Amino acid sequence: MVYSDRLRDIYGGDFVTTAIKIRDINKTYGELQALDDVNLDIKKGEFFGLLGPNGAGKSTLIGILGGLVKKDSGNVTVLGKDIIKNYRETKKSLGIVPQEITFDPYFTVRETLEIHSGYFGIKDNDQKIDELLNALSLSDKAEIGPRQLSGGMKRRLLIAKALVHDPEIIVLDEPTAGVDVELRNSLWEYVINLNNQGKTIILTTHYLEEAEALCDRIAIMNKGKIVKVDTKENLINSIDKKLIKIQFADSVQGLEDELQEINFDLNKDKREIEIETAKQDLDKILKKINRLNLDIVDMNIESAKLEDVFIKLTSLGGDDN
Ligand SMILES: Nc1ncnc2c1ncn2[C@@H]1O[C@H](COP(=O)(O)OP(=O)(O)OP(=O)(O)O)[C@@H](O)[C@H]1O
Repeated sequence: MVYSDRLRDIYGGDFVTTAIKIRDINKTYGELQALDDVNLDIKKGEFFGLLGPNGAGKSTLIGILGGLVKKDSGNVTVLGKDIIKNYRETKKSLGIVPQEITFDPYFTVRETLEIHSGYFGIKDNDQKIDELLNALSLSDKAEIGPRQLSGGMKRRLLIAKALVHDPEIIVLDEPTAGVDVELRNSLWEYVINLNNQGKTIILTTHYLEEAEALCDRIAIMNKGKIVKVDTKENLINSIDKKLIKIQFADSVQGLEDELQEINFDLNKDKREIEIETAKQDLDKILKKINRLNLDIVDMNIESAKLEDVFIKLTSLGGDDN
């Protein structure tokens, strides 16, 4: 249950807290409509995924949130405050980790974080800085300059920079690109912990399995539009697909005759079969296979994945809403 739902349970039905409200946002770059009437509500405490193929408009939308990109029309509120009218206040509530890596090369990692704390009027922020350096495995790099950091370390410094002022809403634009698996896991552990403390997390990533594992709700963008917003479970359940994988003890022959009208792939040595089917046909297919009396070594039945939803909505289905 997300934080805002827990609060609503405690304080009653009217207690709805929206972290970010995006209304009728349009943005063009010359002829290109980068954002086309975008509307989105993100609840306080959610772990929210913003997904879409390259060029869908995710970074443009995040840029508008952070005041780096000027929208043509529409409005955005952060914790109930308009981002233009209350620029300073809303900026404090947001910690945005951008996709592009830029640092002043003259300052060490620690100085970079101290200076950034200063932008928010925070002095003596050592405790938070040490916590971040530790969580992001940068403690031993604290006294060196960004030029001496690897790509993955720079990305982690970017994350630390966005979090020094302890923002309520954390926006992560492709945070794990170039970060190795072990550090990716420790980064997620830290972010999940922040989410458990009630922070709202908004994540864009091209690693769909990360979004599937982490996010409560997901918006899928394509060509400047939000094509679908729903819970992860509803999105995945919207795809009626089961993938049956069976491994036989010996190579099998003549399945074409036996499995007529069923689409299947047999591997090279004819010992493994993959059958994609709708849920309702699962029983029929398994019974048919059983009747063949083959020695089965292993069997696996997979459900649809977020990736299937993503492909359907962004390449084939387009504006299927
Ligand atoms: N400053 C700019 N000037 C002109 N066009 C731009 C600018 N920034 C973005 N665009 C265009 O706007 C569209 C949306 O870009 P955006 O970076 O928001 O997409 P994205 O979903 O973040 O993509 P990615 O997954 O590749 O990061 C793209 O077609 C891009 O080429």
